[in-house]
Amino acid sequence: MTHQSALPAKVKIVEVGPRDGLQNEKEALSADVKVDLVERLARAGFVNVEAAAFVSPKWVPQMATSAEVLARIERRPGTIYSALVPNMQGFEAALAGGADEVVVFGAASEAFSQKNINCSIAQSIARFEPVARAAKEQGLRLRGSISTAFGCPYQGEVPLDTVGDVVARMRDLGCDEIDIADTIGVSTAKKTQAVMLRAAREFPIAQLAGHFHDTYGQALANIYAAMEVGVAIFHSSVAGLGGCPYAKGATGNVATEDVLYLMQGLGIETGVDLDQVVDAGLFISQQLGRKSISRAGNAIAAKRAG
Ligand SMILES: CC(C)(COP(=O)([O-])OP(=O)([O-])OC[C@H]1O[C@@H](n2cnc3c(N)ncnc32)[C@H](O)[C@@H]1OP(=O)([O-])[O-])[C@@H](O)C(=O)NCCC(=O)NCCSC(=O)C[C@@](C)(O)CC(=O)[O-]
Repeated sequence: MTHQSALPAKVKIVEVGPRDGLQNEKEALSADVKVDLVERLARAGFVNVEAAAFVSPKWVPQMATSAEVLARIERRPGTIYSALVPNMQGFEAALAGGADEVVVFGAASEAFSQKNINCSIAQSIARFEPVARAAKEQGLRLRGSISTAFGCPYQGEVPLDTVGDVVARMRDLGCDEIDIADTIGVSTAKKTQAVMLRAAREFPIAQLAGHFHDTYGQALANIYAAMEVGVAIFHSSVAGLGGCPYAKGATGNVATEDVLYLMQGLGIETGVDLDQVVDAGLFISQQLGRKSISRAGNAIAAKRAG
């Protein structure tokens, strides 16, 4: 395997807790709490916070407050607020709500595409085409997200060339950034590098993002491995919140606090204040009535408490 071993000097962390993290919660959280969370995260220094999803409220009830959340957050200059949109109906809502970036989300597995967005991969790309055109016309950033790129809960193995094919289709839509997602957290370091390098044959590696769930405890190792081959954008979720409603047993994204602790130790710049993220993690965990899943977050909180 060919790979560059120098780690990046700087990475971009996209905070996805308010969307990916909260979409799977059973208890509905108020818009007030979500607004508070998004504002805390933006103040901590993230340049990109995924704050909303304009999807069917029948499919994902937790995201039903997205319009209210986007309307009410106090915008921090320099922060991009993103929203997931599966179709034009979602796009119109995201535009009206003032999203800076829209995220079309597909999959590298036919079975997952059907379960998650009720259509085939080809149909999803056809739905994304008008969204992509409209995003460009309106001057919004366009991101593409590819679920199950490392394995599918229904289909199992996902061929590398299928990932490459979906990356190429997202590229042709005009995506500014493409997320390679380990929806069910099954990847390990070597596989991560193989998938990222295959994706990079279709799209510049500097614009690829690693979106790792931590189901098997491999997310930090996967991030390190992805950095070794040149990936420098990662998604994470404060307090390790999350899971996908259409991937049974999938746990949350890698915890942001753990990623920031790793980057700090490696001397890699993120522009994000770890202490403020720990506070945001304690806040949302308290609102949810449970302990944070972040190991670093809990350790820092325990140390503070003496
Ligand atoms: C895509 C659809 C809408 C298709 O669902 P459908 O039922 O095929 O859609 P439809 O066009 O036939 O419409 C049916 C109903 O949905 C409504 N509808 C239609 N579109 C919208 C919209 N945009 N916003 C609000 N409502 C909408 C539409 O108005 C209609 O309402 P009704 O007439 O029955 O009252 C549905 O399957 C859906 O909403 N799925 C959501 C899936 C989802 O949000 N999954 C979680 C996010 S993806 C994820 O977490 C993975 C990721 C990104 O994190 C990466 C990773 O880790 O893998």
